[in-house]
Amino acid sequence: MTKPAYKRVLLKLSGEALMGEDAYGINRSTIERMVADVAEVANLGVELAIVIGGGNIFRGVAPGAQGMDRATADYMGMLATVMNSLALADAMRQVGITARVMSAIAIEQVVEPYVRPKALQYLEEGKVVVFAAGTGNPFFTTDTAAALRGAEIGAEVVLKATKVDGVYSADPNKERNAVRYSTISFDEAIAKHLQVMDATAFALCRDQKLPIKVFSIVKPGAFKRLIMGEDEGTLVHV
Ligand SMILES: Nc1ncnc2c1ncn2[C@@H]1O[C@H](COP(=O)(O)OP(=O)(O)OP(=O)(O)O)[C@@H](O)[C@H]1O
Ligand SMILES: O=c1ccn([C@@H]2O[C@H](COP(=O)(O)O)[C@@H](O)[C@H]2O)c(=O)[nH]1
Repeated sequence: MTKPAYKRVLLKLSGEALMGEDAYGINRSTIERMVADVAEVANLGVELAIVIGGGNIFRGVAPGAQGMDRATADYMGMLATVMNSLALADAMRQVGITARVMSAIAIEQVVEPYVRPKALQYLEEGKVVVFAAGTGNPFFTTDTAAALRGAEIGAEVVLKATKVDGVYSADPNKERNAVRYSTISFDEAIAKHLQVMDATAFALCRDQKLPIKVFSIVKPGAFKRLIMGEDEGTLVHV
């Protein structure tokens, strides 16, 4: 049997994709399907760390957040990612995958704090580590948290699993004629202001020479194919 192309990866899961067809929140069959994809890869022996976004929950509270101080709203967004992380870890537990949630914000009664050596230990033990609460700082995103944690744990690649199947010349949900790149450099993605990931995340990965692959979490089997080195999504490179 062919071996996985990677030993340790950082998977950025879209919070918005967790809604499925719902208006907000966590759609049960969607999270179960995502976790089945994750379990398939974890069972290959790939060391897997995950950062999950918060758009599915934060979107639901957004009307109430109108006019709020930006930093306060951002802390609410980070707490939304803690809820998603707990739901994800529990869904993994239900299919026999051991996961540990580590939070960048101290809420010790709920999840353990992020401590880098402990995270590395869990990965070496074959546990899936879910990094919650983003970077712990307002004015950032979970894309940047994925780049940051990916660099910290020595991941070989950041895999951005989202609702589209790669990086396009424009937002494919708005521009019908957008063309998908199979590869693109960080500098070109930043210069062209491609919004699939924020520029801070792109710049951090570029500086750390940490490649990113953007792929569809909606497409069945795409995550495993990518891990096996098959052609999936868009590679963003130095
Ligand atoms: N050039 C582009 N190529 C591909 N997608 C793009 C581009 N520009 C904008 N997008 C949009 O970016 C979205 C993915 O990024 P976004 O940060 O919004 O979501 P996410 O990270 O999947 O969700 P969350 O923030 O909840 O984790 C895509 O669904 C797509 O509509
Ligand atoms: O490091 C971070 C990460 C996230 N936030 C806030 O949380 C929401 C949800 O994250 P998404 O990446 O958009 O899914 C984000 O909009 C920020 O408000 C943060 O402040 N710092």
